[in-house]
Parts: sequence; structure tokens; C-alpha cells
Amino acid sequence: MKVLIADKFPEQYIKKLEEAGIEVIYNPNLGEKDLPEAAREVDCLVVRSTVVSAETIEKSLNLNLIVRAGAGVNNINIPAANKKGIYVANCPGKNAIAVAELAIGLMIACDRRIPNNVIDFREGKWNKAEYSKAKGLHGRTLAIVGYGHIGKEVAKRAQALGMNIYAKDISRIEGYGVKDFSEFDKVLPIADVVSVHLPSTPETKGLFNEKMFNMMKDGAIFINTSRADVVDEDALIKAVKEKNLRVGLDVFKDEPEDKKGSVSSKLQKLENVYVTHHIGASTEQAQNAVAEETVNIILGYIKSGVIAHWVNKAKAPDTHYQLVVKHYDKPGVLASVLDIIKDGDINIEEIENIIFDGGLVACCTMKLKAPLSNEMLEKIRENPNVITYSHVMLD
Ligand SMILES: NC(=O)c1ccc[n+]([C@@H]2O[C@H](COP(=O)([O-])OP(=O)(O)OC[C@H]3O[C@@H](n4cnc5c(N)ncnc54)[C@H](O)[C@@H]3O)[C@@H](O)[C@H]2O)c1
Ligand SMILES: O=C(O)CC[C@@H](O)C(=O)O
Repeated sequence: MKVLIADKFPEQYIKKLEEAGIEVIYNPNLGEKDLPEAAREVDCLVVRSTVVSAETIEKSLNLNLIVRAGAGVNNINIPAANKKGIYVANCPGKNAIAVAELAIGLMIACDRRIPNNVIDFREGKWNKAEYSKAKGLHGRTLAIVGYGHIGKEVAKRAQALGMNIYAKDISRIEGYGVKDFSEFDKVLPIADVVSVHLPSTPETKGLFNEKMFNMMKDGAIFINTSRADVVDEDALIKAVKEKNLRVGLDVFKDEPEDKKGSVSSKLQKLENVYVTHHIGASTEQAQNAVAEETVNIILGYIKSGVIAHWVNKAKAPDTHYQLVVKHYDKPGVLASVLDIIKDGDINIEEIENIIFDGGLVACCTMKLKAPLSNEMLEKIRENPNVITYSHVMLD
């Protein structure tokens, strides 16, 4: 197996892959444009933020697995991977602590205006009078939007700071003394800090728009360490100017893909907007945890054929019927059942055959698009090697 790692990855985990007999090509400087050529002949591609385009996927000859050594998979063209049956997996939660640490750091930086303090000091300016005006986070209200791995780690830390915490998610909210909120218009007007931890999806794109910023308090703190496209950047800039929002961002529009170079953004002109270099996941702790999970995914796949954290598996396959056949585990038994289904022109969407201890009997579960006719079921029943079967309609 040949694995290309196209982003920074800790050396000890590269060694683990090599010790398992895998050929590793490590080139952390590759970018989107280089990948179609570089990934052409590899079986597995590991990336962090490097963009995996449709072209990279289409030109690949052997690619079977793409691992996102991180959480968000929006840098991988998943529809293109689906067309070629290439697995995409990620490492959920493994960098959550690091991002939460940064989000809390940005909150404190915004409240105390730490970067402005430092810039003035470097320029020889002393301004204790101005920088003594801070609200403090204790007793303030925090709204966490997206209460997944990172949102929960932020809540844990905000609780220790004595904040009053609300959270919103499409899933149930539980833990760390957090109150669930469903309506933005109830919580945004009372929140002193809003921290966003959503994935980039069609539903979250541009969620933080002018209407949302208008609901926020004057002088509130807005933190986004998730993805740039969750925020309408022009609306944010307007809110900074008109409502004195203080902002901490780890992600922003047209963020450079390169690891080093120049950067240009409208945000550079705003004194109370602090932008970090998409470093949320970049602590040693997080990178080791992510790399370990990446190695587990690759080795797990080689050993068992199962992909951990497989993200492009169909969520709800188009199946309406289930056939379960318990049969003697002999050559040809299952094939004869499959022949009957094939002759009925019925597509099997999913199939799993599990063997009982001792290896005498197996049980095969099939998810089907259409029901079997009585005649087909009768043929299955007549097979002396079929012990029992059940055929049901699914909800
Ligand atoms: N700055 C960085 O370096 C960095 C690092 C890791 C992750 N991220 C970003 O942060 C995001 C969140 O990471 P995570 O590990 O917490 O992911 P996660 O999947 O654990 O959490 C995301 C949460 O958002 C919720 N959600 C999804 N759509 C929603 C919607 N429309 N409304 C409300 N809630 C919704 C999900 O139910 C889930 O609980 C990632 O998708 C990634 O884009 C950034
Ligand atoms: O790996 C990185 O540097 C960023 C990772 C982050 O954006 C993620 O979604 O995990």
C-alpha cells in the first residue's frame, strides 16, 4: 500500500505506518494544484487543509481512501469521491480541545484587547487608561452555536470561567450546565459572547448574516473558529463598524491555502478584529491525537476492511425491504439465494453475512429496493440448506 501525506504530520506516526509495511510519501508542501499528479498512483491520501479537488480524484488510478487528518471535510470533493467509490474518513473530536483552547483565548483577547495592548507597547505607546476598560468573562452570557466535540470543550472551559452558557445544535444538548436554546432572536440579544462551532454545510452557509448580527448586543464578542463560509463577512464588517462588535476569527474569506506567504483581507483594517492563521488544530497535543487516529483508520482498514469514521457512506440507502436468510455455511448456498433475487430483477442495496460460532451456520441480511414475490420466497424455502428466512417491509 502506498500512502501520500500531503500536509504536516508528526514523524513518529509516519514511522508507525512504515513499520506496518506501508510505503509513505511525505510531502507537507503540496497544494491543491500539485495533488492531481502527486496522488495519481497512491492508494491512500492523507490531508489536513490541502484541497482535494475533483481533478485529483478523477485522475487517480488507485486511490481508495482519503483521510482528513482533522474534523471538517469540506476541503475534499466528496461528490467526486462518491462517483469513484473512494472512501473519505475524518478524525472527529481529536482536535477539539485545541480549538476550544483557542476559542477561549480569543474571547479573553477580545475582552482585554490583548493584541492591541501589545501592538501599542511595541510602538512605544502606554495606554493603561484605555485598556483598563474590560467587562471580564465571569458572569457573562455565552451562546455556543454548534454543540459537538468543540462546542462541548468550549462549554467545559467557559463553565470554569463562571460564564452563563446557552447552546444550540440540531441534536440534543446535554452536559456542562448548558441551557438549550432554539431561537436565535431570544439568545443573541442577551449574549455577551457568541462562539461558532458549526460544520460548513448548505444549511450553515451564510448563517451569520446581517439579520443575525443586528440581533446581537452592541460591543458583544463574536468568535468563529469553524469555517469562513458560515459567516457573511461583509455583514460582519458592517456590524464591527456599527455595533462595535469585537471579533476573534481563526478562519476567514479567501484564506490562503499555502502554509506560508502573504495575505490580504478587508479584516486587516479593523482594529478590534483579531485573526489567527487557521491554527485552531495546531497544537502538539491535537496533532498527535489526530495522527494517531489517522494511523488507526488506515491500519484498521488494512486489517479488517472496515473504515472508521467513514463520512461518505449513504445516510439512508433507498431500501424498503429486508430479507434475512439463516443457512448452512456451505459453498453455493448464498449464491443460489442471490440468483433467485437476480432473476427477479431486484437490486440488493446492502448485504452482510455473519457466521455463528463453530462455523456451521451463517446468517445473511440483505436490504432490498423491492419485495420478493411469493414464488421467489418459495424457491428459497425449498433449498435444503436454508434453515429459516424472514422477509419484512422496513419503515
Ligand atoms: N479552526 C480549526 O482549526 C478547526 C479545527 C477543527 C474543526 N474546525 C471546524 O469546526 C467544526 C466543528 O467541529 P467539531 O469537531 O465540533 O464537529 P462536530 O461534528 O463534533 O460538531 C458540529 C456540531 O454542529 C451541529 N450542527 C450541524 N449542523 C447544524 C445546524 N444547521 N444547526 C445547529 N447545529 C448544527 C452538529 O449536530 C454537531 O453537534 C468542523 O466542522 C470544522 O469545520 C475548525
Ligand atoms: O489541520 C488543520 O490545520 C485544520 C484542521 C481543521 O480545520 C479541521 O477541520 O480539523
